[in-house]
Formats: sequence, structure tokens, C-alpha cells
Amino acid sequence: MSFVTCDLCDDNADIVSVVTGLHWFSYGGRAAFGGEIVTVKCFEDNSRVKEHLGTDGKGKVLVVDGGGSLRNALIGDMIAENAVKNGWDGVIIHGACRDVDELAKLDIGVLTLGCVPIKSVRRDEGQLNIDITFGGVTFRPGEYVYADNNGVITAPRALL
Ligand SMILES: O=C([O-])CC(=O)C(=O)O
Repeated sequence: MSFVTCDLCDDNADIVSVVTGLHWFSYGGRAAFGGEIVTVKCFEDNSRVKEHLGTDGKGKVLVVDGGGSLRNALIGDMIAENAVKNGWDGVIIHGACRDVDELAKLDIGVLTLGCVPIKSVRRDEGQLNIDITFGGVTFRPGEYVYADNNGVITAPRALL
């Protein structure tokens, strides 16, 4: 998938929403990624993230509202490798990751607010496919998200 979010914004100004006010770091081997939105809401517990990236993700992006916590990592190289195997286009986490040198070698987008060496807890908590909001944008399951080094945008329908 080859695109630039700036062009998608210019060409679809009437329907795109633009995430603002957040500083993203791109850790995955794929800088530009996008697809249908699947959401997880959790806090310092990556049970739903691990579980869902273990299912078919072709044409999809997992968007995670981790409450902005940088205290533990919601994804690392093992979970990300599994996501690649299952065809996920990318993961956007309002929270942290770890194993960043390994993530850079994987053919998947991984955008987070930062990294931290410690893994998250797993108490089987977290919600799947509910509307989540950060950076002024509500991510709705079934809508579309596109991300690159310029930022993150959403649209109610596929733009590519
Ligand atoms: O297992 C975890 O929770 C995170 C991690 O380190 C990995 O995905 O390799």
C-alpha cells in the first residue's frame, strides 16, 4: 500500500478526521499503513491486544486506546510477529511498546507514544470493538484509518 496521508487529506478534506496533539513514534518496518479499524480499549493489560492480533487481520489496523500509559508495553516482538503472520497491516497504540529493534525488522506498521522495557500485565481485561477516542478523533470499528510519518487520519469509508 503506497500513499501519503497529506494527499489523502487534500483529496478527501470533507470526510477525513485528523489526529492532533500527540507525538507518535513509528517503530514498525512499515511507515505507511492503513485499513479497516478494529479497536481495543485497555489499561496496562494487553490480553485483548495479544488475543486479537492472533486472528486474521488482512486489510485491518488494530487501534488501541491504552489510556496513554507509558508504564508498560502493550506490544513486543512476539505479538507483532504473530500479527504479521495473520496479515495485519498495522497497529496504532495510545500507549507504549517494547523490543523496538526487532519491531523495525517486521513488515507491519507500529505507531505508539513511546517505548518501555517492561511488559504489561495480563488479567484478561479490556474491551474489543467499541468506539475509542484520542487525539481529538473517535475511532469507530469498521471505519478506516491511514497512518504514515506525517500522522494519523480516519475516514468513514476506504480512501484507497
Ligand atoms: O508478551 C508481551 O506482553 C509483549 C512482548 O514482550 C512481546 O510481544 O514479545
